Amino acid sequence: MTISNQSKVLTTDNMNPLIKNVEYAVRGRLAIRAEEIRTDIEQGAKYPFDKVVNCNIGNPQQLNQAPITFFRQVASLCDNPDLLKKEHRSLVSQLYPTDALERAETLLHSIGSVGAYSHSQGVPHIRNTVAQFIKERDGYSADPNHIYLTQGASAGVQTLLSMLTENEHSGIMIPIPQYPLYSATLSLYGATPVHYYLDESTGWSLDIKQLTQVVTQARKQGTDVRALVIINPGNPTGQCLEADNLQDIISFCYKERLVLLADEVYQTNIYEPEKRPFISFKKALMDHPDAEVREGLELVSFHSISKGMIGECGRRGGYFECVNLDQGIMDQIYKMASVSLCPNLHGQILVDLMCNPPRFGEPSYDSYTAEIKTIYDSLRRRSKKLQDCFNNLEGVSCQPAQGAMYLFPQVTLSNKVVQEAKKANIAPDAYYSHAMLEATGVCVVPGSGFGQKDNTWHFRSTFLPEEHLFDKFCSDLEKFHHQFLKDHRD
Ligand SMILES: Cc1ncc(COP(=O)(O)O)c(CN[C@@H]2CONC2=O)c1O
Repeated sequence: MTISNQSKVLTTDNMNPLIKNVEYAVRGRLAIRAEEIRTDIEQGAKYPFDKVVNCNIGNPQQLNQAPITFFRQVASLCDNPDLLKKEHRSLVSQLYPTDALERAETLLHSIGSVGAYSHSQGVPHIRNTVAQFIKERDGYSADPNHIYLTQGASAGVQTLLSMLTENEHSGIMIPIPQYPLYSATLSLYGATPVHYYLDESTGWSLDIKQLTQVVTQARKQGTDVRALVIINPGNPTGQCLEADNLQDIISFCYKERLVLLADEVYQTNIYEPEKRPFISFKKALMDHPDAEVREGLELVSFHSISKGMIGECGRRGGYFECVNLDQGIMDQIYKMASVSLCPNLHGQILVDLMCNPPRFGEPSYDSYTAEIKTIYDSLRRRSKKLQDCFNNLEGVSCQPAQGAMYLFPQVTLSNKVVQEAKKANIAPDAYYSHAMLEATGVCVVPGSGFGQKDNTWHFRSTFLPEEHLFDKFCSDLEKFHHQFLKDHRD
């Protein structure tokens, strides 16, 4: 018998069943179909549009957002240290500002080579930078030994969810709608997601009374609820929590003996700073009036280089800060970080730059702040433009994006759509999103991929397409929606 006729050793019948349960809609069926169309177009196939627009993922540089010049200057010098040699200085200093040269030298002095493994928690110098950033942001110190640099925030989140999962009864409270890293990871570990619902009618606000009802009910049903996940600003919903909400959540977690996981990767994507400034859970905890809570609540906060105005998603950088965790747990986290040896150095360097950008008076300060402001102002305009576009569509209502990079409009779909979707064995909002992709090339994510209240349908779109293309982007969506409703009237 030739090898090719033998049955496979590994098949989907005998693989890890937990992996089969994992779903991640941000790069699910719709995104896969979008890639097929992109390949088709590259090979000359004709579609009613000339390119695919990926609005399914918060990946700014995929949609031509420029990287921050100073960050790339330092990163390129760290990658090619020969450029720092004295014999090249007269030529190189014509291309690189002195503060970029100095920052690269400082980083390489602490890193050695970007090709070498670093400390498993991340380069100590960079963790000191993160601690200083946290102190300047919150007004409270941070311990570099309680900070872990990670392969994006995703890796940090998965580490903590893994630590929290003792068995299938281990319950983690996650928001609905939620960013599916959480539901996917809990499926992978076999833990129990405990859903709490954000209220769309009040701008996706979070109701403490509901949290209490949810945790009480889950525990009655035998779930060992042990953590609460908060995404602030929210993904896909974009809401920003107010100060008293943060305090209530902290008191709730302490009272209900829950570890608080604060996903704060969009902390600089704040579009109504005068109304809803970003307040970290670290600051809120340190501001809490009760010392017992301040010293007792176990908090882990996550940040990333993928968001903000930086968008360095592909370099895979981020960190998490642990507060009040048991020393034995800290030792276990360190052990697991060691198993993965270390986070990549390109991501670590970007964390240093994100947390310690050029300061006032330094040569790159003006250009850096101008680049950041240009990106910020454009994101703010685009979020409003797209929200207005959605709200002008028949049967669509869209809350504003107070933060993050997404809008999550609710779309009213006819019974005909519901029936057609059932025939296609997909959710009605997935049916709508597929039709949008095939008609316009715009790839969004169905609301069913994030969770939503029963009998409501949504989709999530980023507002990342380049601003000069926005008028056409919005008019294409309007045309599609009008025709879709016409074709699917009851
Ligand atoms: C709330 C939230 N947490 C963590 C992450 C992970 O980020 P990194 O691992 O890149 O640091 C993302 C990424 N946002 C995904 C990716 O793009 N669109 C999304 O919804 C996110 O939205």
